[in-house]
Amino acid sequence: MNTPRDWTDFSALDPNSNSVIATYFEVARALREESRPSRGGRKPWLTSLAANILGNDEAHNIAVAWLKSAFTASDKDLKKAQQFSQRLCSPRRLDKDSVAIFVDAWWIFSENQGGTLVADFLNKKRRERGFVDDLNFIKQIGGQLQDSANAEAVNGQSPAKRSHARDPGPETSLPKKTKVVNQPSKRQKRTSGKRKRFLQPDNISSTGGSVTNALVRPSRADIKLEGAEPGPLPVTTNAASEGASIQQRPHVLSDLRPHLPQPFSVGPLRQMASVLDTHEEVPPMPNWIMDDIDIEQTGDPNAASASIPDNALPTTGQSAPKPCLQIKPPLWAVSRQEVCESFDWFRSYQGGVYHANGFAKGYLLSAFAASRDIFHHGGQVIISHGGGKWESQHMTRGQVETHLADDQLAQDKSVRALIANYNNKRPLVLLIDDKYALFPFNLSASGITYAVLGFYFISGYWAEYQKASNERGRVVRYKFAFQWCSNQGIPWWLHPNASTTPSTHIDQGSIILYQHVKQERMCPRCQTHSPSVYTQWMCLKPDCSAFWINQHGKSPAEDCLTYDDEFLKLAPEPPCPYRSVDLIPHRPQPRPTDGITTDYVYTRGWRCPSCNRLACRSKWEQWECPSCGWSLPVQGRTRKASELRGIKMDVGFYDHAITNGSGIKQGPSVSYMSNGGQGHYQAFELPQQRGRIVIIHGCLPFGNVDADHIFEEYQKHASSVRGTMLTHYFSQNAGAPYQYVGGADNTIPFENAPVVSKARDLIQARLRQALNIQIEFNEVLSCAYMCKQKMAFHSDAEKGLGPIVAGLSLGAPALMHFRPCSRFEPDVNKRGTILSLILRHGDILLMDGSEVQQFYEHTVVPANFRIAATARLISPENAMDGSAKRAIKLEA
Ligand SMILES: O=C(O)CCC(=O)C(=O)O
Repeated sequence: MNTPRDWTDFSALDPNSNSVIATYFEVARALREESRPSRGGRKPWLTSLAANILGNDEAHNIAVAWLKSAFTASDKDLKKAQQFSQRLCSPRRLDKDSVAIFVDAWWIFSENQGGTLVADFLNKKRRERGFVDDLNFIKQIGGQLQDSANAEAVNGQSPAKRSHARDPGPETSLPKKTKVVNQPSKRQKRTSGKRKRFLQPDNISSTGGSVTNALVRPSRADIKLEGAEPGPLPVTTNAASEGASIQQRPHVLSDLRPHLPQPFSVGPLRQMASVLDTHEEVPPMPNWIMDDIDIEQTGDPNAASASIPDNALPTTGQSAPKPCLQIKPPLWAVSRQEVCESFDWFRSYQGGVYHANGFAKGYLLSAFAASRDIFHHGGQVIISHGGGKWESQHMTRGQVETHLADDQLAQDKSVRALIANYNNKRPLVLLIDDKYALFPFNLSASGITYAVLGFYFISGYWAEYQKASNERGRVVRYKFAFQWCSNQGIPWWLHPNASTTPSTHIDQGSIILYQHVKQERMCPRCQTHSPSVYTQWMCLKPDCSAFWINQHGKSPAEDCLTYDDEFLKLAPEPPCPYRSVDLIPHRPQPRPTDGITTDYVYTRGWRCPSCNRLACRSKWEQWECPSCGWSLPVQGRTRKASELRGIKMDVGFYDHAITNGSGIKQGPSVSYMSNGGQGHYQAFELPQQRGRIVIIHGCLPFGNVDADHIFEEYQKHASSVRGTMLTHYFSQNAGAPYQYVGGADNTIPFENAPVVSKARDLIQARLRQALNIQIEFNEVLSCAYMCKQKMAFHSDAEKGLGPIVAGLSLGAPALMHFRPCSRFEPDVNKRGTILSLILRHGDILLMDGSEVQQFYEHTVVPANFRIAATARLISPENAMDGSAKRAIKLEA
């Protein structure tokens, strides 16, 4: 086989070879050539890549990435290829995305190489996976390369229909906004050196008879830049060399747009996906799909709507099972905690609407779809109720209470925020969970619980009555119509890679006409306007006496309302200030120059760059994806107590404040001796002999040396001693199981945590020295608070806890407040703080007496990075009783 000097020249390869891998060897050799010093300096990674490809069966995926970059000539693809190459050269294993690239590249490759090689390869793969029948890929691939008239023979469809899907044909048949590239773009003109060569027509030539086409795919960036009229691509002008039969056609946007599904015609990419379906390793969407969404202005909303049944209905009961997603959404998660800790657009642990500063930022579509909620135009128009006030059950003092559904009001926080978005034309982010019945794919089958759809603006809102099981039999619900912000390109779930299931085709021609102003009518009774949402107009203002009354003077029957077609058309869009990239969580610098990785941002989760999962930062030492194991080490320095302990507390007292009328008796400041020096303590007696709170200050001048060491050691060993993360808050339990942290499963023995033992020893020594209390604690909960984290009010009233709880404070100072428990003072306004203390580095806080926990609760608010080790004596029955739960809340 000849070695092509220019590895974009695939025509020089042996077209009869039945081993496609050989092609990659050629690519690899060319890559090696590229890495020669004479070509602009030795690139070691390229050299080792070449070596890898030659010696590693899997490595040809990388070559494919290069192939892709050659054909798209886009900087982005080039960068991807480099990234993947670098990854391969590192000891990490090849990730799944490379497989997806492989698929994608095959598609491109097939368009250039004709059918034989691709068909052989695909069928070989099929046979390896147990298929007995070979598919006629050649025909399909050939079909793609034919013009639309010839294509009819391939799948029996009318040329007109096919051409709509694959090749828009002459200019007149293109949707208005479609742009056509026929000139080298500014970007192309600017490109020099190796990249430039990819674009040169001379590189595409044909010497072998089986080469049926040679196309250079313009980059997506070029498509965006260029607005030229259709015409022959310059690259094709010289392509028909040496007698090869090369067909030329203008490149139009739809070529780069994902293939639209056709009932009986499946492009090679889809074929490939279905072939791979049979294999466990379903290729995920390449990572750059998110980037594609950013840059790809299809200008053709038809493309977006074609793959999903219009106005998909909930799949309940007998309905057909939903197809599985073949891709990973650009942002997805398994738990709500992951979403809230990683995704700034939705940080609501409970409600369905996340709002901040009076505006909704995120909206979760979940179960409880109200009547007439819809997912229309493939999800580009979604109508949903405003959330909140459904029938719910609450636990109040041990009793389950059912709260009946109630009317939503325009003043309700969530509704008000959504209306503010509408009035200010401010987009928000829609998310779905696996209980949202209207999404046409089965999320849970892919292990996905939450997925981010993207930015939407609110194109309308109104109120209506909804059936409910309350005494009136109905409630007022605010409904919101959300419309996809089209600057994001095609919604990801409409990408043809998303599903292997061809689905209903919707009328593509009409969508452009959908841009229209929503009709409204004035209510003769209240003189305000309501949109014409349904075929029968009604006043949709709940304050009006004519609310929800039709022209017959009646409330419409629940099931006989039909949306007005006009209303469902896409509304004119306000400008969207966000791009898809704004959805991606910011990742803090893993190696900050000052070495400080204890700031709040380091508590946030991340989006795994490999599989797009939103994941918590559950490990001290790194962000790690629980799905694919991808990790990003956090390389900070150990912080010294000296840099934190001096932080001033902005409060009006030096060490403590007792609220007037609390009944607390303050004891004198008493000194005590320890090996390192002298310390002092102060006790606060609670009223009615409910116990005492004592603060034992660290010893000066040298007594805090122990605490200094422990603080540093905690940080050094955090990765090895940490247990399972509870929230975005590093905590770990040692010794006896503590139900609050999940019992035995999340507890490690003291032997495995020497630093925790040291903390326990120091606490015990101080109790002995200062208060003459001899105690051997059998449990220590260690918590690391990053900057801005705090522990909300709670009490340590778990069954089996001994009466003495003592905690060592390390690092930054913290404020600790005590207040009466709700049980004794249900009115939260009367439950003010009775005692506040400043806990400083080396201090030990003792809560002495079980009633301290029964009658009071406490909160801790550190001023910056702080570690606390709280020691308890837990009886064995507590270890056995898995039901006990402490009502503790960790907050940031
Ligand atoms: O951070 C602290 O010092 C207190 C921790 C605490 O309240 C607890 O573990 O229950």
